[in-house]
Amino acid sequence: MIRALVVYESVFGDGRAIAHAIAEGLSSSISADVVAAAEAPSEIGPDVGLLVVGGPNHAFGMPRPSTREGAAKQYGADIPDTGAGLHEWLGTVRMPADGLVAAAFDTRGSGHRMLAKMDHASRTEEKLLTRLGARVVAPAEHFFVVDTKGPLVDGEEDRARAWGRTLAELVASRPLTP
Ligand SMILES: Cc1cc2nc3c(=O)[nH]c(=O)nc-3n(C[C@H](O)[C@H](O)[C@H](O)COP(=O)(O)O)c2cc1C
Repeated sequence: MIRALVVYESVFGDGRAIAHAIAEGLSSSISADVVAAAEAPSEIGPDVGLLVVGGPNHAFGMPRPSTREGAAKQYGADIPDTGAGLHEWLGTVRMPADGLVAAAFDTRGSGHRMLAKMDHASRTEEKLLTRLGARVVAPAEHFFVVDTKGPLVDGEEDRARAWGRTLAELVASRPLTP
């Protein structure tokens, strides 16, 4: 039985809520675990068949130390280590030798829906996944927050659950090896 792993970065908790909702959706068909990138394992075990990663858009891209510091200074975010997040994890994690399939998501402000048409954080997440040898099997999904510190726009957790169910069906219907 394959397992799914959802690895997220979240400064204000919205991405964490989305990651858990995705895992709930995945759990309709496969067992799914959720972990913050700063605490994620340095090696993905062979039992993981699907890796889902996601985090916030910061300055049109994935969070980096300078934007995390900005979030702490400007918005009072509590970030224990501004050098540890999804980008850093995807830069060092070791993948199973026979690869795995993956999907990416991000969270972003809802003020500029047009911006959602330009892939930012999730685009980089997909590039890093591909560089690691993972096969991205679904288009990235974007989830919206009302303001910088949240909350999520109404209905986004339901949409994340539905996306999780769709991903689970997708991996169940096709071979998992890249
Ligand atoms: C430093 C910083 C830069 C941000 N830049 C962007 C941006 O370029 N585009 C955008 O849509 N949202 C931007 N946001 C809003 C974040 O996307 C939002 O805070 C995040 O999605 C909330 O998720 P979280 O609660 O999981 O951290 C920015 C937020 C911060 C703190």
